[in-house]
Amino acid sequence: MRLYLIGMPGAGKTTLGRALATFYGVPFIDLDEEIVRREGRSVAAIFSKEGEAYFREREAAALHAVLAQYPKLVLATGGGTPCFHQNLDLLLATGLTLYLAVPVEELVRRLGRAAAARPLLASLPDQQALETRLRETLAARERFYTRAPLQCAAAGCSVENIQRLILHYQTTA
Ligand SMILES: Nc1ncnc2c1ncn2[C@@H]1O[C@H](COP(=O)(O)OP(=O)(O)OP(=O)(O)O)[C@@H](O)[C@H]1O
Ligand SMILES: O=C(O)C1=C[C@@H](O)[C@@H](O)[C@H](O)C1
Ligand SMILES: [Mg+2]
Repeated sequence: MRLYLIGMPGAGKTTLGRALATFYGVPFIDLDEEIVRREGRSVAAIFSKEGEAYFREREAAALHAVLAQYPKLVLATGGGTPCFHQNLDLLLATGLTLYLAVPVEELVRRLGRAAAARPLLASLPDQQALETRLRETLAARERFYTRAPLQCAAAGCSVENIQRLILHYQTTA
């Protein structure tokens, strides 16, 4: 199993990815955590000290390294991973990519105050501004996310549903 989860911040990539890796008996890797480990500092610190372009370079490098290291894995990508440096082509060519499509209203509910720790969502004055930022971000990213061969809508994003979706895909593809 080489499963890659993509989607917006708060879509559940880390939470579902961990559970799916346990189910399939393969390592779970969270790309943000991998970048933090390799760089020795937080995502927020990398963004604020070096800027986004540097982060995207390190993100692409970490993605290549992880994919080379693990023949089997479930990978939770960062929210922006598929949208930079041909990362999406690499994902599509090397494993099964699943887009967790969660509506913005639900993302706002889930992210709440935790948005402050996320560089691209930090320093927004209120929930309305967070919602606007998420809508703009999703509008720009949807053309990347929707290239995934597997897509799961919010209500269906349980571990069990995803297992069924994957099984159906594997038996019909
Ligand atoms: N299926 C779900 N139903 C309800 N809440 C969920 C679900 N999946 C995740 N959550 C909650 O939403 C929040 C965000 O989840 P998670 O950190 O897994 O998202 P993510 O896609 O990894 O986000 P990021 O891109 O910021 O790393 C967490 O508080 C988590 O408990
Ligand atoms: O949506 C994004 O662009 C990001 C999401 C996070 O997972 C981190 O990768 C970082 O904060 C950037
Ligand atoms: Mg995550």
